[in-house]
Amino acid sequence: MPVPSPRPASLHATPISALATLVGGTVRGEDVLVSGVTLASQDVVPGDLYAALPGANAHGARYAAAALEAGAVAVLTDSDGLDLLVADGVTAPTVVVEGPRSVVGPVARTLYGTSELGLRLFGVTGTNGKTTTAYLMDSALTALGQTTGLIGTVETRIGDERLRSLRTTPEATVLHALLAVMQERGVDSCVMEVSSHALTQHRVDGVVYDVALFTNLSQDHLDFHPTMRDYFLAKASLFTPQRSRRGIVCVDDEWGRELATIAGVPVTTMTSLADVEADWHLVAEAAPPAGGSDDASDGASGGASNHDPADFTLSDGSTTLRLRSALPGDFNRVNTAMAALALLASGLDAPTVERALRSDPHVPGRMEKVSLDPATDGGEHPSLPLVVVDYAHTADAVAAALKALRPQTTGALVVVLGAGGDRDRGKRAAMGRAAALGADVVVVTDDNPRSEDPSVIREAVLAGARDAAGEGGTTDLHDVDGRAAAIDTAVRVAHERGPGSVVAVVGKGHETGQDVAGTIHPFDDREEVARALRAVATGTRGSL
Ligand SMILES: CC(=O)N[C@H]1[C@@H](OP(=O)(O)OP(=O)(O)OC[C@H]2O[C@@H](n3ccc(=O)[nH]c3=O)[C@H](O)[C@@H]2O)O[C@H](CO)[C@@H](O)[C@@H]1O[C@H](C)C(=O)N[C@@H](C)C(=O)N[C@H](CCC(=O)O)C(=O)O
Ligand SMILES: Nc1ncnc2c1ncn2[C@@H]1O[C@H](COP(=O)(O)OP(=O)(O)OP(=O)(O)O)[C@@H](O)[C@H]1O
Ligand SMILES: N[C@H](CCC[C@H](N)C(=O)O)C(=O)O
Repeated sequence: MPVPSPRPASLHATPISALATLVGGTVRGEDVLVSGVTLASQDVVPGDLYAALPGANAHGARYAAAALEAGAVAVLTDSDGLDLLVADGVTAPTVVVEGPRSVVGPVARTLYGTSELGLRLFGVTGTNGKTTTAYLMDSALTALGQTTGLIGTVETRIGDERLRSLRTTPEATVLHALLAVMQERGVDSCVMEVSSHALTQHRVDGVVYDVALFTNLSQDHLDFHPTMRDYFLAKASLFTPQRSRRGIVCVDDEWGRELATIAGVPVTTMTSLADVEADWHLVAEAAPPAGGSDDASDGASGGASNHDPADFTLSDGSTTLRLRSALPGDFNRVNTAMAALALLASGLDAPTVERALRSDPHVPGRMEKVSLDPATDGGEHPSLPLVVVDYAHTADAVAAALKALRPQTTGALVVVLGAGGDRDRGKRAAMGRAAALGADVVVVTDDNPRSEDPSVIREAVLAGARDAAGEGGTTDLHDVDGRAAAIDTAVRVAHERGPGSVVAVVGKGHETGQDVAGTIHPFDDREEVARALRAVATGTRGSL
């Protein structure tokens, strides 16, 4: 898939003096016209303004010469950047402004003409559920005949054109260009994920969402945000008039409840909890009376009855929507309800929303069942374990995913997980703990180790799993070096535990590579699972 850097066909060439006035900066050198903007020297299009920003690794001014070589005609930077340009003998016309990252959005909006968007824009934030909710909405809008745009972790889509996503939320330069292209191609609605990094780093500046959604907040990214409160406040900034017109807030957690009270735009609240106040209540179909789930609040019990855990109602006391979650788990009912409320807020009526959400979305790597390749193996093998690949990479998500799979498990529930290197270290033990409390067998392995020693990461996850023993967590723990070997182990153990066993392979979901020391090795959990299933089916693969 190509990288998402399309530019609109219609350009708004603008003198840098006008941009300097817009952002409160000064011009050094002659006034020139620029027709685009980028902050990555590798992505320069001739005629661009290169925004040379200070960063954690380097100052972008270091790459200005390369950007000019590639066709940039002017530079936007701060006084430190200007010093670096002078030291490097770079004499190109330059706009100098302090805090240049914070002006890139308005500059991009001017150059790409995105101040008046002719499409409906939805922004989804929250620790977990952004991708899933965005796909549910995209699928519903498509079912209504709309041409849609999608921007998120898994991919970027403009109508039928698919582009690779480098990050969950692109930089402002890429975002405004994408929105302009979407307008040109007649996109009716765009749903995008808005990460806390993006909100902190001004990536969505200059964009006002018609509807902003907040799913939940739990520990993640504390390598980037100093505290949970900073993380929360980053998310909360989406619910201010500079960034959105109205919000839909899930108040199942305390952060959502606080957000509902401090939001600077009108918000509609939703809860799946009976004892929490909200505008809308999600009520799952009642579970059968006895012998079902051990958790009374969980409507997702197994067993034969007419009860279907996917069905639920969403009601504000006067209007009731009857909805169905296309994906398993309590949390996916919440994601579906959030999608429904966002569609209602955008002006669709209740019957239309119900109908639209009956579409069958495919959300890559989210509670995705993997079966043997039908071409090779002739379809389902009832004797093999059910294997689900999921993107749970926080303790909350691991707990939620395992809870969702428990009712489908009549044998052993086996989980394969690791934790990412160069990411929040505090979540590793918590993820191990959640795994040990939710599964019968825990296979700890590598996620994306990045620059870290994988065995050190595994040990942190295992330590959390071991600590859970005192609270009833499983002690059937395995430390397996290498993710493919871990998947083999899990599938084989589940097979040995007999029919009804389930394997959850979590953390990498849709990812197709594994980052080891900066090199991305091709790796797809779904392919590895299919291979492991085949091996078990034919009795050919390794042992514990
Ligand atoms: C912490 C973080 O998000 N950092 C991002 C930030 O880095 P930075 O400001 O420190 O930049 P830097 O690497 O020091 O480089 C300085 C400047 O030089 C430029 N440069 C650099 C090299 C070069 O050859 N040419 C060039 O022009 C860079 O574009 C940048 O403007 O700006 C860079 C340029 O866009 C991003 O690549 C970088 O993302 C890093 C790689 C990253 O991993 N980000 C992740 C954590 C992230 O953003 N994740 C969220 C999802 C979170 C979630 O799960 O919710 C996301 O939205 O994807
Ligand atoms: N509403 C939810 N509440 C709790 N956990 C959830 C919720 N939705 C999804 N999850 C879990 O979190 C994982 C990640 O979900 P999803 O990809 O939709 O979230 P995300 O916010 O986009 O994450 P990321 O930004 O890291 O991609 C899922 O695979 C699932 O295990
Ligand atoms: N957007 C998240 C994804 C984490 C996925 C997991 N596979 C990992 O590498 O930690 C991040 O960049 O932190």
